[in-house]
Amino acid sequence: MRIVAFNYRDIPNFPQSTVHGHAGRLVFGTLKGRPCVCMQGRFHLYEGYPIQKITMPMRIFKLLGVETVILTNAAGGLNQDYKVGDIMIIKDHLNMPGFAGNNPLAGPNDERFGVRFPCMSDAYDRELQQMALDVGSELGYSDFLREGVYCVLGGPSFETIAECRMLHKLGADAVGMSTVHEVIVARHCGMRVFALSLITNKAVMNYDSEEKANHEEVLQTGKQRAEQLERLVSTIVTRLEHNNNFA
Ligand SMILES: O=P(O)(O)O[C@H]1O[C@H](CO)[C@@H](O)[C@H]1O
Ligand code: HPA
Repeated sequence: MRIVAFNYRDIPNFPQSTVHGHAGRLVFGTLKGRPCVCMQGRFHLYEGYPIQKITMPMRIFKLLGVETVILTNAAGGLNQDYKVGDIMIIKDHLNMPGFAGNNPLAGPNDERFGVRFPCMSDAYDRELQQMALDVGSELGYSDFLREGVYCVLGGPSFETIAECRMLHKLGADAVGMSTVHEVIVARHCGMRVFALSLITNKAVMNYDSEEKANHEEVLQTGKQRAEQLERLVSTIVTRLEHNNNFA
């Protein structure tokens, strides 16, 4: 298998990864014979980037001919049934920065990519969600595979207890600081989207709790589930080829 990788710093105008755990490379290769481009590290509002810069890779992927985008993230579990290590198929999102006007599509619309007012009620492809459930069940992952709503915040501070309680009441199952901006731009230009959250920690919802969200726990849980996540995603990619809808 041949792989070609570029450091973000060698790509003109590409943002740089500043987060521990995000390597900062764009890797081209094949996954089970299927041509893919992977980002080893993505970008976040809290790194100080304008939201258009965070999402620029999505438009590059569109121009490269990519048709399906698979996003993964680490997230805190708000749903009380969730356990650390669960994998949540994202079925919908709450875009908190968007409520405050921080949407990657704000500003003049570039008609070459999409329409001024894109629909988001179909942001997460339902066929791919079902396929992930089927694949997860075949792989024996059903006990830790969930479906839920992801809420994005600006970060970098983790949430207060009151914020976690509010987000849960609003219908969020998991909370994080990424993904949604990319989803919006990917959907705007017509790519189909599938996204997963790894529940790396439980959001603290109780004033008696001694637990504290921290990035070390996030990285640790990521390492523990890495192999299973890899198998899930690569099997889904293989099925895309078999379905042949979006080859
Ligand atoms: O970058 P992702 O996978 O979303 O990771 C999550 O974990 C980090 C915090 O520990 C934040 O970057 C948050 O968004
Ligand atoms: N909150 C926000 N972002 C996160 C969390 C969290 O608890 N865990 C991983 N990313």
